Amino acid sequence: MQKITVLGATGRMGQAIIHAIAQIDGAALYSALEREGVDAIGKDARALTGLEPSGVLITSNVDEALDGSDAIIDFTAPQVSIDYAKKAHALGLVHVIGTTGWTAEEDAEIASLSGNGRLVKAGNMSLGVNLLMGLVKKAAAALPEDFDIEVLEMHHRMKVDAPSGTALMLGEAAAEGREIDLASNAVRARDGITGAREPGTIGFATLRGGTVIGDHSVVFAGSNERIELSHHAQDRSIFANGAVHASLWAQDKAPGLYSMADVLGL
Ligand SMILES: NC(=O)C1=CN([C@@H]2O[C@H](COP(=O)(O)OP(=O)(O)OC[C@H]3O[C@@H](n4cnc5c(N)ncnc54)[C@H](O)[C@@H]3O)[C@@H](O)[C@H]2O)C=CC1
Ligand SMILES: O=C(O)C1=N[C@H](C(=O)O)C[C@H](O)C1
Repeated sequence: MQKITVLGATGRMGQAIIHAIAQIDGAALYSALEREGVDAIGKDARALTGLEPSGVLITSNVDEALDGSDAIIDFTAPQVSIDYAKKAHALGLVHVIGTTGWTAEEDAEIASLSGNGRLVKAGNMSLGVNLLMGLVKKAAAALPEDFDIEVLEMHHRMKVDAPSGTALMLGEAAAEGREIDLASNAVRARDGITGAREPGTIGFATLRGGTVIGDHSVVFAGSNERIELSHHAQDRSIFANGAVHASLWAQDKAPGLYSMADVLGL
């Protein structure tokens, strides 16, 4: 049985992860961490999600929570995830990172860390989106360059980062298909007199509102025809189940940084 620490245990994803752990064989909730000052500290982590109590109380005591744990599942914020990646490498733990909103420097920092941790990091842990990435890469490689590529996403009103991690992963897949560098070809926002669309760029459009869990489309817009490849998340369990499966998968892997494509064998 893998003993899992859930980081950000009262967050939208933290709660979904606690649910998923209760349903997946081989996974056990070991501890539930939150930042200091959160109201729920001291409350039963599983009872908060509407399930039977687990006896695991929400805590902000990091050393106690990690002592004896096998794995950390972490959907928090980039600087928090970097701190825990260092701990995972020092303690030889599995660390599943679903956090998004990384700067290029933060991404490079996490990739440069080393030690005995097995890190799995992905901006989207669902099977559907990870399959979609392969389709997007294939379409971008197959279509002529006069098909303009635009990535659209919509999320709930509480989301703090834009474009979404998934939109950036889909943009990266399109750039790989086109054999171009995303960073120097991305147009992440448009406003005012922008001029005509620059050929070869990959555009991003961000919508926020309501309780939308996560919608993504990649549009290939040619002259007189358009292809759209889309994914609609209907429940956070698709991300949570993916994260728990990634955690179990990583248990016997060599130290290093892995993606969901590695986990899913894509
Ligand atoms: N990779 C994927 O499949 C998915 C990724 N996400 C990403 O996961 C992240 C979290 O999303 P939500 O759960 O919606 O946000 P949220 O705001 O509901 O939850 C984040 C939680 O982390 C906690 N936290 C912050 N600092 C902490 C610390 N130092 N120690 C312990 N806990 C700490 C907060 O108190 C909060 O409860 C975002 O970056 C989001 O984009 C969300 C859904 C799927
Ligand atoms: O913040 C969210 O909610 C989500 N974040 C991820 C992202 O940034 O792509 C994944 C999912 O779409 C939900």
